[in-house]
Amino acid sequence: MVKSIVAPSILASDFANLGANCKKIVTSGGVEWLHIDVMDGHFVPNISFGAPIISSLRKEFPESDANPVFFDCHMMVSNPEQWIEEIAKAGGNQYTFHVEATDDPERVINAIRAKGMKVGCAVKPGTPVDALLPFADKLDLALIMTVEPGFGGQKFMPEMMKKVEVLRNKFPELNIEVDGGLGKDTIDPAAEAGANVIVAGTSVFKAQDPKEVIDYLNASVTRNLQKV
Ligand SMILES: O=C(CO)[C@H](O)[C@H](O)COP(=O)(O)O
Repeated sequence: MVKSIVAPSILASDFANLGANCKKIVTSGGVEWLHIDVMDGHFVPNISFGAPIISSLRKEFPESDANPVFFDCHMMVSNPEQWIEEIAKAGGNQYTFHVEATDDPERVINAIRAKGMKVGCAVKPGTPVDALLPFADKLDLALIMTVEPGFGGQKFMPEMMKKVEVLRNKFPELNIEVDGGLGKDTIDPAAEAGANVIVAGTSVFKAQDPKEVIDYLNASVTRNLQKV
């Protein structure tokens, strides 16, 4: 059975204090994942960072730790195959590419697995969930974007929950991630639809009490998973 996972998005951190910010969230919030948004300025109209920053952040959370933090890398890039090796070497654990960025998703999936990472595939708001169905059984995670990718702090799009429902009905054991505008006000529809991996940037990193928010998000997902 899938479990509740809250993945704070480092896009909302203070990049000048990235390591310390992430340590604080991981330690106080008890999270096992960090969500790492890589943007190339071409697939999306914004540039974030790439493998060198991930590699530096990995030094704060060494793979030699008893429970190393899982680096969930969301690759908003036009050529997903180009960065697989670098992200794996930098310490990425999961590589989520966009279905819109390739004409051969299965080739990308195989290339990611060959470098030892788990595989995710994402759809933008305008892309039907049907685009994932032919190969969803080969994925570790499907990412339903709930904002247009490129920027944090946007408004959650509840109409995307139909996609989550379709996927959850067909794939009860798949990690289904939602990303964009998730927080205490928006978690319930996402959890009710069947999402179990919750990306939360602004709502966690900017909170007075990040642990309280993380616990709230986890509680909603866990409550809804128990209904299934
Ligand atoms: O993928 C993203 C933007 O493309 C971010 O992960 C996402 O928007 C999370 O930020 P917030 O929780 O602030 O909405």
